[in-house]
Amino acid sequence: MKERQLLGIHGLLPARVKTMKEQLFLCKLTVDNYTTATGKYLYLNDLMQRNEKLFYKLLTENIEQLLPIVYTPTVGLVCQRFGFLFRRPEGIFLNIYDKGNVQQILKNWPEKGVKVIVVTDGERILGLGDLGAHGMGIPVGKLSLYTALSGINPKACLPITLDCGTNNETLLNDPQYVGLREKRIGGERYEAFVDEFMEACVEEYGPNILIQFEDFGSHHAFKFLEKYRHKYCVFNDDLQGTAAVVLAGLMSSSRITGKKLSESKILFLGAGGAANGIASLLVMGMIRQGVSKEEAIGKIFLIDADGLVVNTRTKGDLIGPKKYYAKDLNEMDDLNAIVNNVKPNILIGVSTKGGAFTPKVLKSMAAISKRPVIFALSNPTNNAECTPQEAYQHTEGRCVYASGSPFKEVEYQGKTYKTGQGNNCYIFPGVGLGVMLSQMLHIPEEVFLIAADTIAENIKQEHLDKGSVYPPITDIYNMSGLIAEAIMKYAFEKNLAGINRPESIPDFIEKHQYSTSYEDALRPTWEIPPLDTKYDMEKWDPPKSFC
Ligand SMILES: O=C([O-])CC(=O)C(=O)O
Ligand SMILES: [Mg+2]
Repeated sequence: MKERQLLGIHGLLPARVKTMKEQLFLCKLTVDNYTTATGKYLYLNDLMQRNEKLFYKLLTENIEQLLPIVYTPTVGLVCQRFGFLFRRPEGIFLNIYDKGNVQQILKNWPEKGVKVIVVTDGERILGLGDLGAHGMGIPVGKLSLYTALSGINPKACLPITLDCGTNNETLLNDPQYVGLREKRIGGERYEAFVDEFMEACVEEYGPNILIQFEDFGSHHAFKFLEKYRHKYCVFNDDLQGTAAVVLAGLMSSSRITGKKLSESKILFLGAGGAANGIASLLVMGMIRQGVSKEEAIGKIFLIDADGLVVNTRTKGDLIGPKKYYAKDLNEMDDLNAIVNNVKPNILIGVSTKGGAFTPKVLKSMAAISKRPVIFALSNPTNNAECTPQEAYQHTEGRCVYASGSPFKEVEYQGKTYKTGQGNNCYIFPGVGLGVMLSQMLHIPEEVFLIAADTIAENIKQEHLDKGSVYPPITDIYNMSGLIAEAIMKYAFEKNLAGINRPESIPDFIEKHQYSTSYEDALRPTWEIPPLDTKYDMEKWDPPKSFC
């Protein structure tokens, strides 16, 4: 009542003041009443705008049920229909004609204490391809998970879409398309625009601003990561986040198969960003187990649209990082023939080709090893290379399975399996929290090994017994705290932190996490120094240590 009077809204609401618990009950009832996933998404999106705390409380209390609505796979559907569904600003659209004015436009965002940005250019949205400006659903969804899965204050999160056109003809001809109606502008003009964007973010929010690249085309994903990783606080979720979650899943698979990663042969269907990102972290993981870099690379095989990546290709190219994994083998393009030739014990799908792991391929995997590992990681659900049901059925229930999108429980020969979701949502919220709170200026690759180790260490036998190589979704919030703690420790040890070491790292993390309680409405988030000076990156002297 006091709040209503202070805000001058007394009388605009009926007399009864409801508790959050009562409100949550109604919200849950309402969301359950919608019969379509998109309907549920729109209701939740509306709730987020209307009552942020209630939205996040509902989401965190029902994370297993609602994650597939605010995130993969429904978010993919929303992006595909974004032109119909767009209602109100939820992030910033910067189009290539804004070049020269990017910082000015960032100032239009009403929140000033931005700490984390997720940016896409919409060129490779999930496994759905180029959705141009309609990719905005992805940064919005990812950032809502930063809050729901690691407790970063939503006011600190800014979703951004760089609209440089689209090569998607269907969208270009769609009257409902809301982006720039022209072909993608690439080359130097595009890169200069992204450069300006990065500089503007630092100018506006300071050198610690954490920038997560999401769903760029794989060529640009690699290029920008290499270009910016030593200059800005940046990571690429599809390369590094996905890699970490796969490494974690493979480390726990070893507990089932009895085969170390460094003793494995790994075949990837797909040779784009995700495949190469995963492969390079797996190499680091294998080196830790005592093999040389060359040996580790020798255990990884890639297949692209033109077949197995081999040194003497007549069909297909060897451009980009996939060339490191090219083998001295004959050209082959049939997956089953490749499986029988290479004889991998781990098969990873990052191809966007739904159903590509056919019964024949799965049976071949089962003939090669006692416990074949099958990860069907392409998103959303329809793009999964095989379902858990198919995987168990065609491997006589012997496989270790994970998917990128969520699947319901499956039954095989009287046993119920709840397979794990090898999705980067296990990684990026905790990495973001740890990096942000320790005020690192750059994100070394070790951070992703730390995140993978933290997940792997927390997988219990009971999860493995149920068929999952990941902890349950309901544990992610706690996992994120543990990942953040491990990253902060690393940052202090390596003198990468921009703050003094707090007495207790877990208490420090907890103190800075978002609270969904109404009573905590006035709880400060964290101190944000006034940015009245311009940062000159050339002259910036990174703090060695304040410890
Ligand atoms: O968004 C997801 O579910 C995982 C991801 O980064 C992608 O598929 O691009
Ligand atoms: Mg992604």
